[in-house]
Amino acid sequence: MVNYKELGLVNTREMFKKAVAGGYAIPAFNFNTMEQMQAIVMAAVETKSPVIMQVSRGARNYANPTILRYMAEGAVEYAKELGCPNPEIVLHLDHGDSFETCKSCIDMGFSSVMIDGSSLPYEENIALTKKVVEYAHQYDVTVEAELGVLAGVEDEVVAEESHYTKPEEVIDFATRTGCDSLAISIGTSHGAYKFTPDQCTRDPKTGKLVPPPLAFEILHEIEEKLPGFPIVLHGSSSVPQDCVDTINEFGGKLPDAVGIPEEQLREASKSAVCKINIDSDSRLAMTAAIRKYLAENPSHFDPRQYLTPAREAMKQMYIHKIVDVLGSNDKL
Ligand SMILES: O=C(CO)COP(=O)(O)O
Ligand SMILES: O=C[C@H](O)COP(=O)(O)O
Ligand SMILES: [Zn+2]
Ligand SMILES: [Zn+2]
Repeated sequence: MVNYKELGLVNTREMFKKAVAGGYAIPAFNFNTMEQMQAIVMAAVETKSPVIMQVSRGARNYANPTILRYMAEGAVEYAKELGCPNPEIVLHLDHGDSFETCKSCIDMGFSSVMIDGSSLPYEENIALTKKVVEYAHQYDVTVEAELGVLAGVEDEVVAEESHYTKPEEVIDFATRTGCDSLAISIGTSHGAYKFTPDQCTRDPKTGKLVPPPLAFEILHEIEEKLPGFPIVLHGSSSVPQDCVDTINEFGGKLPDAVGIPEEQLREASKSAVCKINIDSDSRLAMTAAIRKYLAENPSHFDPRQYLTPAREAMKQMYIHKIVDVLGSNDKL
């Protein structure tokens, strides 16, 4: 049993309070590899931003839970080495599926966990979330819950089956579970294909897909019901067209990939939305840089050669999100 405070990590409580009051959002970047972790820390230090480093169950399977935990501990030390004496780094479990997964993360030093009971019946979601909250709060670990179902290919949910969060449920849910933040469904979804072409319109000039807007009216209703309560947006990658184009130019095949326009994330950041989850954009930046590098340098085979520009591309992407979209820079 290790408490996150011994590792120099922080929970989300104060961070979210300041973000809601200040009209900005904290970036929550997923990491699976050392290069992603380094790029996240470099970007956060350079921009003086608090940051949430999050680990999915898939990441734990890929990289090993213990290794990821030590990487997060290393991230705190690395931030100090880069010149940030008091970094604010959260180690968060993304989409925890059971009490046991959440407990295992809390016991190994995570400062925040998500329990995703969104696919369960309402009362079961409440019971599971409450159980995780009761355990987590003993160790001052914060808990994110989810209400409403995200659509999208990655979630294997078709648009008709997805449902937006019902504003009339949020007070009851937040009160009875005691959760610290709430992920809601207002039209975002996971992955690089957030909308099918028939859900979009086409820009007559560029021929590019223009996705439908997020349901801001639902977000605003939720804000009215729970004033100041921290709201989380999953599935918030923008799927940068330049990355998609580079991938396609150098042998990839991502036709009609489409994300959430940054303008809408900028607007959301100013509201009670105080955590914005971005994973796919990091994958796209990394893959685009690697494909380009290898196509242009066919004789190179040292991973450090192609992972260096890949890490740099992710770092620039993270900096762009922090400074130009979420507004969490200069907060340390
Ligand atoms: O929500 C996410 C992680 O929980 C990531 O969403 P994206 O697939 O849009 O990056
Ligand atoms: O929720 C989705 C995140 O992007 C994590 O994805 P993953 O489960 O493939 O690691
Ligand atoms: Zn979910
Ligand atoms: Zn998610």
